[in-house]
Amino acid sequence: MDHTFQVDLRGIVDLLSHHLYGSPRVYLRELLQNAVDAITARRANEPTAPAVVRIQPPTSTGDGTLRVTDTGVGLTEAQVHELLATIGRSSKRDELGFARHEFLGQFGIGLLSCFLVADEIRVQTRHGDEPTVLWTGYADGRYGIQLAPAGTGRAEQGTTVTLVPRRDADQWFAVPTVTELARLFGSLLPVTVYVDGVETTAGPPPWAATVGGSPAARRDELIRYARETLGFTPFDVVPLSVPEAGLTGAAFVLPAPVNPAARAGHRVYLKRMLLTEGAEGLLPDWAFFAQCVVDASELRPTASREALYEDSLLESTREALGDQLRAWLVRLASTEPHRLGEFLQVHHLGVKALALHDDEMLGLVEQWWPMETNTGQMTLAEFRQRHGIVRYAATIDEFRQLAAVAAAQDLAVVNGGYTYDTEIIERLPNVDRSVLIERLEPTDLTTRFDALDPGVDLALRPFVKAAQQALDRLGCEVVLRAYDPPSLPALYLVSRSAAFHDQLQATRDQADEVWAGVLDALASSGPPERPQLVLNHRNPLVRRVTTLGDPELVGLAVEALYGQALLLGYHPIRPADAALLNSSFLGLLGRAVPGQE
Ligand SMILES: Nc1ncnc2c1ncn2[C@@H]1O[C@H](COP(=O)(O)OP(=O)(O)OP(=O)(O)O)[C@@H](O)[C@H]1O
Repeated sequence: MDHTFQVDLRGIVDLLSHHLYGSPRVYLRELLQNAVDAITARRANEPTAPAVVRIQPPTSTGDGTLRVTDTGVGLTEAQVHELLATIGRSSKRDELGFARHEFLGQFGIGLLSCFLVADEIRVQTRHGDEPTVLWTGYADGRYGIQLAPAGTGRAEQGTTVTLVPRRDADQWFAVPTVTELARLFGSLLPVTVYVDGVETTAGPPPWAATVGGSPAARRDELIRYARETLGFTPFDVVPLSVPEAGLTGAAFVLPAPVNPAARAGHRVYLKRMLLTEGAEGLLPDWAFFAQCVVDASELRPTASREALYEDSLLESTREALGDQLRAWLVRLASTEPHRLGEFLQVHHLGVKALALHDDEMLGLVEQWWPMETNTGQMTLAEFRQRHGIVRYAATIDEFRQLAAVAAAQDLAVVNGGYTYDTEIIERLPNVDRSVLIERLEPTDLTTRFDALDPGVDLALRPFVKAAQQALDRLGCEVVLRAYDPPSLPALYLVSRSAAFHDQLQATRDQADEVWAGVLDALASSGPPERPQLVLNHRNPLVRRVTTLGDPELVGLAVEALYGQALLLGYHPIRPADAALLNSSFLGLLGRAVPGQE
């Protein structure tokens, strides 16, 4: 024989309060939602019927209860039996179980949320000229239905829901709380809501087409709205519209940089009822510089009504909104470039991240983002125009080593060391084949250094040999060349493979046996090029050093030039380097200070 499931209402309420809803405050939202749906149902047949919801907190009912009265369609006795006595039954779904488009509710559980704050719910309702029906439900699952005794029926069509507060839930019924919740959830609803006689609804949303005025006036209105509701004055406002999602609204461009990973959520209304102040997934990740306020009729809520349901419509909406923000950026570039510059100053990281995948954004960065170069700040577009090829250093350290020397050689170099900059430069030729780029490494400079005159070179061989001896134990090769600027005595140049080898060595010194073996194998894959100390024969001091007769002084001077070149190029100082800097400094000082012990 068949049996019917039994439902333990206390268990269900516990489930709702602890696992579905984030806070008991949703009770007021559910009551408002039912009232609005009932009014919508009535006005479908009676377009001029009143659309009013009155909320009376305990202070005005005088009997400790809260009452919500609507001018909606009401329920017949049969409907009360069918709808209020069955959990999960809703009048807002069609025969196939799909949510009916015109209503906010759909699940048939909303009324139960009142048990989060009440022990008892009373519904007094009248449909058309039918008798008034009274339904009383208790948190333990009992309920009763009766017709209102003669003479006590409702004067008007509609419904009054009365909550008898639970003892520990008083705070949810205080006038300020109820007013705040009514404003929060319902300020944009298309009905008039009063709490304790005070209207809490504020008409249509400020971005709605029905709000008149010039575009500039509407923009001012939206900026005022952002200040009041979101707490900031936006950099700009972008109107949003996605007809397939029934979505309208505005994106407010944040006036200050934000951490892309910790972005604020969006304020989302569904059919003008607040869904959440912190929706995620409404915009693509890259658009973290904007915070939206939108109202949509077709996007779906999750059952808790506190988040958007992730489906294909949300996905296509996200794309469409992304396109609208992208179009705003492109428009700003062509009509208000200085504003775009200001925007980039604030949000360049996000835009650059986007430029790694998006051609239009790449163009934007190329045209408008000033980069550091050794000939001053300029955009990549300007750099190309002036210098043709985009030469760049891939790290900040490489740029520091290169900048001065390259400038003296008339070589313009971009610092590609900041976040995303090298990737952005390297993506340029993929989008425009006419762009030439070249990564410059410090060792590339040696090809631009002049060899010495053969006679001079020969004469200075003994000096180079002595210098080499002084630096042998540091694994560095000494070279003598002539280059600009003459003010620079020496350059320490490390090739990429040598830098890698140095890192490997440092790691190996700290690694345990197993890893040390692996690192050894890697290191032995090829002999590294040795770093070079390139002394500049055009530098007067270096010239004088080359003519010194005292081998000890030559050693000290070369060591000091080595140390200075390390510091100048921001190279890491190993313990052996530090010891050498120390001893050469003291040695030179000892020579410089006259007198006997
Ligand atoms: N104020 C009201 N006026 C008329 N009918 C109401 C009212 N409140 C509730 N009802 C009826 O009771 C049913 C159940 O309401 P409930 O709030 O539990 O679910 P729902 O609104 O259908 O869906 P959801 O769970 O999404 O809120 C509704 O479908 C509606 O038919």
